[in-house]
Amino acid sequence: MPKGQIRKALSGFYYVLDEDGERYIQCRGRGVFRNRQISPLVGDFVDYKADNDLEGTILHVYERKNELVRPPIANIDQAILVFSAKQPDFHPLLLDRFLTAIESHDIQPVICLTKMDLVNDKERSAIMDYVADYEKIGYEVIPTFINDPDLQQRLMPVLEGRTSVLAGQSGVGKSTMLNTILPSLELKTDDISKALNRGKHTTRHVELIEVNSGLLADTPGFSSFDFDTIEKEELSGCFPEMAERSNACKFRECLHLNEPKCAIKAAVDSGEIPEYRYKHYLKFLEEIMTRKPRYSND
Ligand SMILES: Nc1nc2c(ncn2[C@@H]2O[C@H](COP(=O)(O)OP(=O)(O)OP(=O)(O)O)[C@@H](O)[C@H]2O)c(=O)[nH]1
Ligand SMILES: [Zn+2]
Repeated sequence: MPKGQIRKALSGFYYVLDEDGERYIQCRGRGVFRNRQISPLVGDFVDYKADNDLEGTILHVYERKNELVRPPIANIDQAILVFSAKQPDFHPLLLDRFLTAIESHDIQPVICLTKMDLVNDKERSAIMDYVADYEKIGYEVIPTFINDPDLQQRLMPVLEGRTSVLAGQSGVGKSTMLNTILPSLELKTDDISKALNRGKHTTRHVELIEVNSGLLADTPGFSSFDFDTIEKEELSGCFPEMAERSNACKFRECLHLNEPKCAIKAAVDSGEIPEYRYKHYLKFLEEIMTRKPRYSND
């Protein structure tokens, strides 16, 4: 049976690129998916039945590595987290929220810091301290500014061979960045949509676009989160600098709160783990521990 990957979804059709990467087959999902509450997603690897050269039916969706709700895409390797240095102000708590959610989906984050042209020297130095902290954790951080002539060149190796999605809150410069990477897309940025007097650009479809032997979602996403799917024991696994030390805690199930001989608290005390990261961890832990129970079948 032919295999392929869904590269685009539009008006109830799925566009499956066949295994040879040679042609797109316009497919419908089979009814059975709806019964089983699986709907095919862009990024899914599928088996399909070809009705003719151009049309077919999806018969099977292979198990996903992960999936996002917004944008609705499966099998993501990497999220490029776009945060602005200013307008809106750099927001480490929100960044850690994004990082935590992304890590919990088994997606590799890369941090892009836009609007570095808008900060003064003092603000720049404060932000570069954060950059150093995040780099020490092991994250790649790419500071950038409006019309940065090197941005495309710096992003290409990051995108190479991976399936990526851009994420970040409204107005940080995601569309601007997508346009830098893929000038032909010409997404409407804020100024244009304001001129047209309708808030944001409206997206009619989701598509994975080939760029540098990788794939990039043409729709930014991940604009807000809750931690609904993270259990309290899993949280420190979403903080790489804690994950790598937690074996050294006395108690295997240590939540790094008040337990004795906690390696994480020791690392915070000695300054190896930044205090704000630990505070954010505690805040998220509290959110998880006080959330209302979910009622579901799983
Ligand atoms: N000064 C400066 N302005 C920027 C930079 N990047 C983007 N902008 C401006 O910031 C505004 C918002 O940029 P967008 O690219 O529309 O932001 P977005 O993240 O796509 O926003 P949403 O579509 O609301 O999610 C636009 O007016 C851009 O021109 C930058 O590095 N420096
Ligand atoms: Zn501990």
